Amino acid sequence: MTRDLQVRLQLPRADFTLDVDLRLPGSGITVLFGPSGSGKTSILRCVAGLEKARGARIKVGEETWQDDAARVYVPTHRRALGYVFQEASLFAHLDVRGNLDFGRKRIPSPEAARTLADAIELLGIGHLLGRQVAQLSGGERQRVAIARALATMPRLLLLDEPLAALDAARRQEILPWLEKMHLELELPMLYVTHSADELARLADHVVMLEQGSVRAAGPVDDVLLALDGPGAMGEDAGALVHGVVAERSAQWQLIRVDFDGGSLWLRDSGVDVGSQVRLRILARDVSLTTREPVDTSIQNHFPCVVESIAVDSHPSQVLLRLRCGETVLLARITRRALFDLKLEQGSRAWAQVKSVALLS
Ligand SMILES: Nc1ncnc2c1ncn2[C@@H]1O[C@H](COP(=O)(O)OP(=O)(O)OP(=O)(O)O)[C@@H](O)[C@H]1O
Repeated sequence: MTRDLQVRLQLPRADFTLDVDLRLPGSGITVLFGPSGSGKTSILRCVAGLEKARGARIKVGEETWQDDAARVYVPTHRRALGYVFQEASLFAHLDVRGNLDFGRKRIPSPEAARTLADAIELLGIGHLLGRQVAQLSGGERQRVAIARALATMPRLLLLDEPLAALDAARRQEILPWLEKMHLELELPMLYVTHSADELARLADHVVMLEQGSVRAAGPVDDVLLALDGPGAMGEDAGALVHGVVAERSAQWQLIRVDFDGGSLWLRDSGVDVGSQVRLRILARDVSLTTREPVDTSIQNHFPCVVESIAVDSHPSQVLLRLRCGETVLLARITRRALFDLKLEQGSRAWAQVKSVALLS
């Protein structure tokens, strides 16, 4: 039995025809990423049946929601999906519990009650049930909207820039809830964003869109490292590194993360020694030297091999793929530095890492 999602559709838009043919994993988060107007929301709307694409085949596991060749079209209200919008669309005249009950299946069942209780627990909104919507912060409102979507027992959750209407502090507050949901639910999610940070933190799988076409699609690590892909990430091009917290230095308030290929010291945020973590290292924060650096304030450095070199979005710069053990990093340097250091494919060098973000 397949659990995959299949999304094949064509839809004329003002400036182009959206044309995608995707097979996506039936669990985890698939991020639809791309510039404004590239067709991300249109895909969600077609999957939800809010717009009718042509030549479409939309399947969630064994369930067919649309198959034009077989003349199948399941209307929106019969598609088992949850839809979370940029602005939480809660009913202002109901309290939180009223909003949660509204979204539920009409026929009460023990399973539906359990699902609602689980959603309340998962999103940490138990203490908010008696509150009026006007008394909620933007982040709380969005958590209620997500719980309401989960309470309908969807087969697929669609999230359209759920954090975009929140300020940076609120976004940081709600991200851990999304990460928890990601960890604890089997439910597949299609998540639209243009935030590279959300992509790095949440995506298992990425679809990069440009003008209605798929520019790249695949597991997040691969898509971020494909040198013809990072162009779309612009200043946010970078790699994800998987490692383990190996040591804590109380004296310097640092932790050491070991990964296959080296180790990095970073700010101690209280993560336990032994924890598996993901780090994000932006290409612009990686520089190269041909000899082991000494007397530098950049203490994180390790040997690497230049695996490939690609032109970057600006002709003065290049993007390099660096192999450090089993780990791959990206570095953005000037073309002149590449020339001066005589770096080419296969060159041995030292990667210096100026800044690292700990994701989880
Ligand atoms: N009903 C419509 N008919 C024709 N064109 C449309 C319609 N709705 C949106 N468009 C156009 O289709 C293109 C894709 O829009 P869409 O909202 O899917 O993009 P998006 O990637 O989600 O953008 P954003 O990140 O800004 O939300 C845009 O150029 C938009 O102007």
